[in-house]
Amino acid sequence: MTDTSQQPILAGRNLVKRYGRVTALDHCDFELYPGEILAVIGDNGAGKSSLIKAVSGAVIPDEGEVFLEGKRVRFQSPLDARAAGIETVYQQLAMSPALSIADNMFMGRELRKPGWRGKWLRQLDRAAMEKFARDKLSELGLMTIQNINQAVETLSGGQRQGVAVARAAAFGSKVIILDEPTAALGVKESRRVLELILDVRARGIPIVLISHNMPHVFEVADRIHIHRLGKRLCVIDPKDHDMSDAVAFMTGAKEPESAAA
Ligand SMILES: Nc1ncnc2c1ncn2[C@@H]1O[C@H](COP(=O)(O)OP(=O)(O)OP(=O)(O)O)[C@@H](O)[C@H]1O
Repeated sequence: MTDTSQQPILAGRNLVKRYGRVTALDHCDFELYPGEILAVIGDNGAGKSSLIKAVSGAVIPDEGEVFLEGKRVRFQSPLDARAAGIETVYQQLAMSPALSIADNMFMGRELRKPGWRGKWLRQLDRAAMEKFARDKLSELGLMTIQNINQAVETLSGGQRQGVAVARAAAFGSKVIILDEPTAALGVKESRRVLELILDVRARGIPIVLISHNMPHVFEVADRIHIHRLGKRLCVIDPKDHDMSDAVAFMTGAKEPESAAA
């Protein structure tokens, strides 16, 4: 499915990130290709989060380069990365529980009323925001959420992830990064989120999926980036390897054949 002859949409080269004496990223490379779901797996502390943070502006790497659509980027903050089209959905979602679904979708980019009311009085165009939120959620098949004005704190974990992913998909993102999206969810909710991930890919948006859940990874990923000791050990095709191989590579119990590296 993934065409690796294309230019990567997001890439990291030789990334290094040190925290004191800990080297979280040790000359790490990374590539995400158009239209794919790339899973990033690795043992605890292997440096997966550090990698994702380095390519999404949440940390500034000590060394190395990040490229978006082939152009070197130097994100100083997650806002820079977001403005460039990289949306990251963390497990601890950046949402305001007391606000409605619609408000949460627009956080920081609210629509103002047209004309002087919006420009000078800063009045929000609630009707337009609600319509947009409703349209986006239904496009992604998330209309099990009945009321767009419902507070996010009344939603289930899966629905919250859904709103966060819909938000990311709604604002013309080029890349969506999901950090452990199913970790806190039950079986049914996880299923919905996995379907949503596939829907987002079907809409042409590539996804980076960090997960410890091997069945989920093997179910949806086109390629699997295996991270060990701060760097990419290899990338495998889930069709060529099974879960026990992946775990063995991850933990060092087995070495990948060099062809896959
Ligand atoms: N802010 C920080 N300050 C100090 N050390 C850090 C910091 N963030 C990460 N580290 C260290 O860097 C290493 C890599 O951590 P990172 O969170 O990137 O790994 P991970 O693969 O995402 O782990 P997990 O699967 O447990 O979330 C670890 O040794 C961690 O303790």
